[in-house]
Amino acid sequence: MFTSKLLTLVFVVQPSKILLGMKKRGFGMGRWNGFGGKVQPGETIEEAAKRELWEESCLTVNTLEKIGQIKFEFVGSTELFDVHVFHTDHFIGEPAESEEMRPQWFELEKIPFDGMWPDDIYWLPLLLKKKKFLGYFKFEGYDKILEYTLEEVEHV
Ligand SMILES: Nc1nc(NC2CC2)cc(N2CCN(C3COC3)CC2)n1
Repeated sequence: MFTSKLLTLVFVVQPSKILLGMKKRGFGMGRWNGFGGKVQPGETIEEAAKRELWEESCLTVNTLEKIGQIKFEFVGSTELFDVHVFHTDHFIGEPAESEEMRPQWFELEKIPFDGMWPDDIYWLPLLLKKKKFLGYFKFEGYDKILEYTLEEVEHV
């Protein structure tokens, strides 16, 4: 019997660069990633994604585009991560460091995949092409992918 943990992940993408954050504490510390976190009771997933983006980077966005959903299983755990991935190409404000994240722009040709979660190199290229996707990754520990599925879809 698996339980699901609802999580959000937002990537801000400009024509030649993507905004990533260095996670300063907690789960994923030391890895570059998009911005996100948990969904609180009473908020929609999109509202949670906007809130976490603001809390972690100080950026405000009007609309977010649902671009993907990824489920993560960890050997030995019955808790699945259910990560809802969003894309945006507009924002209001300037990226600023928070307690959680140190934001930095990266040229699209220089995304630091070796400093990110190992799954990212599989699906981030789809996001950059604005292709919608559904993914599933089974991890052993936090560095080894045992199996995965990834498909492009019309609707997430
Ligand atoms: N890019 C990427 N890969 C992941 N891979 C699985 C870990 C193996 C997980 C993941 N997130 C799940 C954790 N979430 C933290 C922020 O609050 C919790 C960020 C998004 N993001």
